[in-house]
Amino acid sequence: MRKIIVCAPFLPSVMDELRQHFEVVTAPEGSRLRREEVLKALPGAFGLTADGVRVDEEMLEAGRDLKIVVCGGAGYDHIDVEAATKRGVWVCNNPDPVTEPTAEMSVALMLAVCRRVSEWDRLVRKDQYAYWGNAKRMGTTVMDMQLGIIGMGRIGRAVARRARALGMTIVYHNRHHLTSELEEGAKYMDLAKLLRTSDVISLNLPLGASSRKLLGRAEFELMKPTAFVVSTARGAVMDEAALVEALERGKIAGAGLDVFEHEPGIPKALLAMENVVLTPHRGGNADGVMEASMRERARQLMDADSGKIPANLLNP
Ligand SMILES: O=CC(=O)O
Repeated sequence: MRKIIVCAPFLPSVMDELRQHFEVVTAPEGSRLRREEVLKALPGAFGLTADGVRVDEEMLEAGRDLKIVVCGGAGYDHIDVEAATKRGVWVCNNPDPVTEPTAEMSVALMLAVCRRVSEWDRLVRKDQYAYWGNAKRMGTTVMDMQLGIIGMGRIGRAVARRARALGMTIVYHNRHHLTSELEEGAKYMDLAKLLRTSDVISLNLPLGASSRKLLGRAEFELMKPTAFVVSTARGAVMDEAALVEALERGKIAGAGLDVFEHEPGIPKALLAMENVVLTPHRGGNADGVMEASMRERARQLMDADSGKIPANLLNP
């Protein structure tokens, strides 16, 4: 039996299935292996599930026998895919279970911040309707607004489908133009024009060298003072300090954020802002999604073990 390392244990039923095929190194339920523990277990390992560990040169060097690294979710910015490819290690992500839930969270954050859902909720609990009639605090309907989606991959397109049903006009920016059947009724726009003209800007792109701090001070300057920014991507796609400053100075109207630059840390200033809705990186993680993702990762490992090309291979 080949050895695999499961950094954060899967559900018991999935672990049982894996143990029928592999010698499994993992952590006690409810915990996860620390980096040093993973490094120690890597020699001789065939597979690794990279949950909460950075797979870099040091890991790959320790894992000289690795054939496959799998990660849950869509984003794989914690894995050095180029280094893995050089060493002939397969890297797989798992976008299928998280695509629709993440898009839904983008829309949930958009509606929550535009219609001030969290803010109203806090007021109802505190204040028992005392705010009725305060016209400045009514919130903004998204109907007829322009939504600018940055990153028109699977998740961005799933956001576009939902936004269309809300009566929004949709534009997108992406590394490349899409064919019209993939555009979901959206129109391509260059980034500066999208930022200048959109009422809501949704970040749905992966984090990589070209997208790190894509939105900084200059970009927030371009936005309308009435614009909202929503992100379920990665915190580092925005310069978080510049975002805080833009919110503090009223350069934009509000933000809905599921992701942060230094999770689980959230800038204190954001916690104090009423026009910001915050969720703890739950975009892709609705009930049942984790189980589906664990089963898919187990399938990828077992396929690789039996010599099949696993699904969602990033570096074929
Ligand atoms: O963060 C979640 C994902 O990358 O799917």
